[in-house]
Amino acid sequence: MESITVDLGARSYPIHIGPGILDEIGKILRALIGLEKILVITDGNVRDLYAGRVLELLKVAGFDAHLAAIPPGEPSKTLKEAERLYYIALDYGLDRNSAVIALGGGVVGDLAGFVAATYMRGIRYVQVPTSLLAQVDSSVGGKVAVNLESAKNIVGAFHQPVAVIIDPLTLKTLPDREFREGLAEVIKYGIIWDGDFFNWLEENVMTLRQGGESLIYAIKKSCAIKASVVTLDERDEGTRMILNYGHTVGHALESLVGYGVLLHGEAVAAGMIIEAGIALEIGLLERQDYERIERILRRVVPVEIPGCVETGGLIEAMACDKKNKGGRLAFALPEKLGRAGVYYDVPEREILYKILDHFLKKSTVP
Ligand SMILES: NC(=O)c1ccc[n+]([C@@H]2O[C@H](COP(=O)([O-])OP(=O)(O)OC[C@H]3O[C@@H](n4cnc5c(N)ncnc54)[C@H](O)[C@@H]3O)[C@@H](O)[C@H]2O)c1
Ligand SMILES: O=C(O)C(=O)C[C@@H](O)[C@H](O)[C@H](O)COP(=O)(O)O
Ligand SMILES: [Zn+2]
Repeated sequence: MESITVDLGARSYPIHIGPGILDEIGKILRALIGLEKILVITDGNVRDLYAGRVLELLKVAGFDAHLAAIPPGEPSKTLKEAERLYYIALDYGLDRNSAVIALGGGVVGDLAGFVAATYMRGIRYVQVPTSLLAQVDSSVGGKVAVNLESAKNIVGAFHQPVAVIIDPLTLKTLPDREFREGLAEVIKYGIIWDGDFFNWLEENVMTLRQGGESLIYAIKKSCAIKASVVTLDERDEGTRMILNYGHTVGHALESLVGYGVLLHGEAVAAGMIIEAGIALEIGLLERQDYERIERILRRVVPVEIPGCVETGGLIEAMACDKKNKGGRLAFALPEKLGRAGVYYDVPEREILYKILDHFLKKSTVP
């Protein structure tokens, strides 16, 4: 087992990573002081695969543990589902000496974290991510949220977990499509933060599905980069916004086509190609770097956008983005491989319409 610390003073916490570490969950949680009851929140798929084992391990470690499952997928990330979980928590007697465990992908993590952030004005929670996307991204950093129909992640909080427990062996049961969408966020780190990691991914990304040391390296590297960024800017006021590369377009696409039609990583992959196209068009990014970004993303994840999406609607949907200021759209754009910045005032007619129109018609940028 290896541990990375997210260094946030009193809110610091460890990310434990190791194959088979799920079996240690009881022991790890025992180290958390004063913990009595635990509500394990999961989804229907992960419940059938892992929840029995987790509940048993918690009981053996002396916890009073209870399970609540949500329907799998993005449509569950709602206030309605959060409300249902509050009632389950209340009926079970969850109090401020209790904790929530988010056992599942990013949907479970964001929703369970939101419930933990708001129930009794905030109780502790532990992230136990089981999808690749959740292991490399959503379980770390404390962004928790639910969606409104027209705006992704628009109701939420910053609420850091007390620990993250990552067992890469759980990825053996993850379907191929969900594995690939997770790779999009892994590649994002190479583009925005670490050019050497990007180079490594160009060589190794297609081998990661086989598991083993390369996959563990990619998970650790991703968590270490995310931990560094979050440590610099916990509340998304500056540096952290670069983690949103691909998301101005990606989130707009997800809400526009209907939650769950495109997986988050698929929408973000398309968003990263389009936003790299914007960076190219405004002279921020060299064409050679643009081409490498496009090539690796296309190898890994489908970036086809449903035909119903048109440019005007997409730009309108981007108006809900949380990075925007005073009505000005914001984009986290790559400047070169391994570096990104946040940009406002991308000329709407000349650049934005041009790139989006071209992409939606031809699935590429000019
Ligand atoms: N908070 C953050 O910082 C952050 C970062 C990135 C993404 N997100 C959010 O994460 C969500 C996407 O996460 P996701 O892609 O994990 O989606 P998800 O939670 O829907 O999981 C994808 C699918 O994989 C299944 N699954 C999960 N683990 C499995 C396993 N080990 N074996 C078999 N099936 C398994 C799930 O049941 C689901 O059907 C989005 O809502 C996105 O907005 C949040
Ligand atoms: O942790 C962050 O910060 C990120 O931006 C990571 C993203 O991959 C993630 O999708 C996040 O949920 C987006 O945050 P939001 O603030 O745009 O809702
Ligand atoms: Zn994301």
